[in-house]
Amino acid sequence: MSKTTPPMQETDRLFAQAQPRSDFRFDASVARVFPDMIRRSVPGYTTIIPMIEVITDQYVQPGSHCYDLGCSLGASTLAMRHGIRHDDCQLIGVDNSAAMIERCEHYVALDDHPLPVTLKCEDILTTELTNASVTTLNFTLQFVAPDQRLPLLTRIADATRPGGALILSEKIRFDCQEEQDCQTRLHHEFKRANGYSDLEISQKRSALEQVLIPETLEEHRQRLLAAGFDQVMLWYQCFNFVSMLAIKSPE
Ligand SMILES: C[S@@+](CC[C@H](N)C(=O)[O-])C[C@H]1O[C@@H](n2cnc3c(N)ncnc32)[C@H](O)[C@@H]1O
Ligand SMILES: O=C(O)C(=O)C[C@]1(C(=O)O)C=C[C@@H](O)C=C1
Repeated sequence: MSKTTPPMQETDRLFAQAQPRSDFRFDASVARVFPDMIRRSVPGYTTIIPMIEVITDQYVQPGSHCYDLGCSLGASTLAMRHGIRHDDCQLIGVDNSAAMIERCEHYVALDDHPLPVTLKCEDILTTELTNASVTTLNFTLQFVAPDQRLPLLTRIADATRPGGALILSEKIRFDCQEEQDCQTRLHHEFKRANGYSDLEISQKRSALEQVLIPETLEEHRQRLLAAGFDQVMLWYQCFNFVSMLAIKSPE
C-alpha cells in the first residue's frame, strides 16, 4: 500500500457472528473498520472531532508541543493539525497499537497540510511529554488502568504551559442507577439506529467490560484538579459520552 493510497475502509461487522467472549483489543481487524466503528458507536463523535480543531486553535501557543494521546487513525490528530496556526509547533500522535499507527501514517500523508506530524508507537504512560500547550485524550483514558490515570494526568498537567489545555473525551457512568440505565438504553438505541444488531451490541459490550472502565463526571473533575489543572469544564455531552476541557491558568 503506497502512502498516498487511501486505506480500504470497511464496515464494522466484527461482532455480527456469535463468538466466544474475548477482551476487546485495538488489533489489525479493529484498525481496518475503525472509522466506521467509532462513528456508529460513539454518540457525538462526528461533532467532537471538528470541535477539537476549534479548541486547539484557541489554546495552542507558538513554539509549543501538541499531543494526541491514543491517536488511533489520526482523526483527532488531524483536527488538531488544522487548528494549529503556528509553523514552529510540534504535533505528536502516540498510540501503542502498531496496526493503528501504520494506517494512521497513510491518513496523515493524505491530509494536505504543511505542519509535520510525528507519530510514535509508544505507551502513553511512558511517552515523553514536554512544553505542551494542547493535549488531547479523545476516548483513550477510559482504556488506561484506573490506578494509572492520576499519574498520567499529573504528567500531562506538569508538561502543560500556563494557559494550556487538555481535551478529555470519555464514556462515563452515573451514580444514580436510574440515570445509568436510561443513558445506557439511549446509547444502545443509537447503535441500533446505526445498524448494529442486538447480538453485535451485547457481544461488544461483554468484550469491553474488563477493558473500558468508565467513571463519573465528578471523578474525572476531581482527578483533573488533583493532577494540577486549575479549571475543568464540560463542553459536550451526548448520552453517556462527554468531552471536558481542563485548563492551566495563565501565569
Ligand atoms: C477509542 S481509540 C481513540 C480514538 C481517537 N483518539 C480518535 O479520535 O479517533 C483509543 C486508542 O487508544 C489507544 N491506547 C489505549 N491505551 C493506550 C496506551 N496505554 N498507550 C498508547 N495508546 C493506547 C488504543 O490503541 C486506541 O487506538
Ligand atoms: O462503549 C461502547 O459500546 C463503544 O463501542 C465505545 C467505544 C469507545 O468509546 O472507544 C469502544 C471501542 C471502540 O474504540 C469504539 C467505541
